[in-house]
Amino acid sequence: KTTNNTRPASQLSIDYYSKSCPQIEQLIGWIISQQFKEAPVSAPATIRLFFHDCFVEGCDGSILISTKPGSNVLAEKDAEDNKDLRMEAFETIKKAKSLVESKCPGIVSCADILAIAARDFVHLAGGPYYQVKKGRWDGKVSMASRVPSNLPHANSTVDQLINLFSSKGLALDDLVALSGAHTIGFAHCKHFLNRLYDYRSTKKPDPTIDPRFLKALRMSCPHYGGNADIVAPFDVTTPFLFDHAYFANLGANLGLLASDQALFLDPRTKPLVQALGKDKQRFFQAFSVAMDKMGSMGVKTGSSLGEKRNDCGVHA
Ligand code: HEM
Ligand SMILES: [Ca+2]
Ligand SMILES: [Ca+2]
Repeated sequence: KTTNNTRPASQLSIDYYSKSCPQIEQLIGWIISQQFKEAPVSAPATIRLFFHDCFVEGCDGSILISTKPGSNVLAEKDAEDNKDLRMEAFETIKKAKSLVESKCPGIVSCADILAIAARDFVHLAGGPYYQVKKGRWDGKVSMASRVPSNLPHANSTVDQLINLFSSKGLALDDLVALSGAHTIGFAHCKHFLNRLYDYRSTKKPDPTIDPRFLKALRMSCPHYGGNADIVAPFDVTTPFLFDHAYFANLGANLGLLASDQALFLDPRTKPLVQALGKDKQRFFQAFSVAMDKMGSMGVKTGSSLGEKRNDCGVHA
């Protein structure tokens, strides 16, 4: 094997399982298309699960670990910021793992299954198909306490987003492209309620929300006493289709979270938001590149750094 000194060689490769489990992508693909038919919300849920995995301890399946019964150390999935990850996403990975284990026992990591599942859902929802590099091992650490500082929040400023993403090796372009995942899926009212009623303690709504959109959101999400389970779509135009409408919406003041709308309001990110809003192919290209980058973050390779789990929810 040769190493390339000018560029850090990716530890991952597209054909990692070509000898040990050649049918891996078909096996997972079959589960994902079935799951997409039965429960379409699994698509946004799993794409988000992958993001939350990669940002905490790298893409290593640490998000999939369940807290040990009786333990007072909570696993990542029980952190406050992960409470609204949908169970459909965990179910999807569980089903895929179980089929993969039946054909290739002890070979494929949960982290790789999650990366492939996220890609398959992007594609099934109408988004790009890109190759997924494989070879991730599962992580040995999953601690709720590591979560808050490593994930962005609905009210994060563009400065905070840029800093967080760049601390992970992701550039401004990646931040904007990856945010385009909000072209599908939903958010609970609590994440944008302050924008509707009391923006920055002004007792007034966020002046940057389109007035009709504001009215509609207020109907779904009352200031007080609303049902905590109510959600609103990120993309009011095509909430189930993975397209570039999210970016055009931001230009029309139809961003759902403050952090979404902020990408249009900040001069550093606005030009790219506008470009992607006009050019679906460019979004798809940028998204594919950024998912590959995100998917390579903090990966563990080899048994000294990682593990191969039998059950994705339990350390090996
Ligand atoms: C840029 C900073 C980001 C912030 C502040 C953010 C924040 C959020 C919040 C608050 C929700 C709503 C959760 C809920 O109420 O259930 C959400 C959902 C979602 N996020 Fe993000 N997110 C960001 C980036 C990303 C990235 C990079 C991806 C993937 C590449 C992503 C994918 C998703 C998806 C698909 C959903 C919908 C989940 C569902 O419907 O189940 N987000 N995000
Ligand atoms: Ca992780
Ligand atoms: Ca859409």
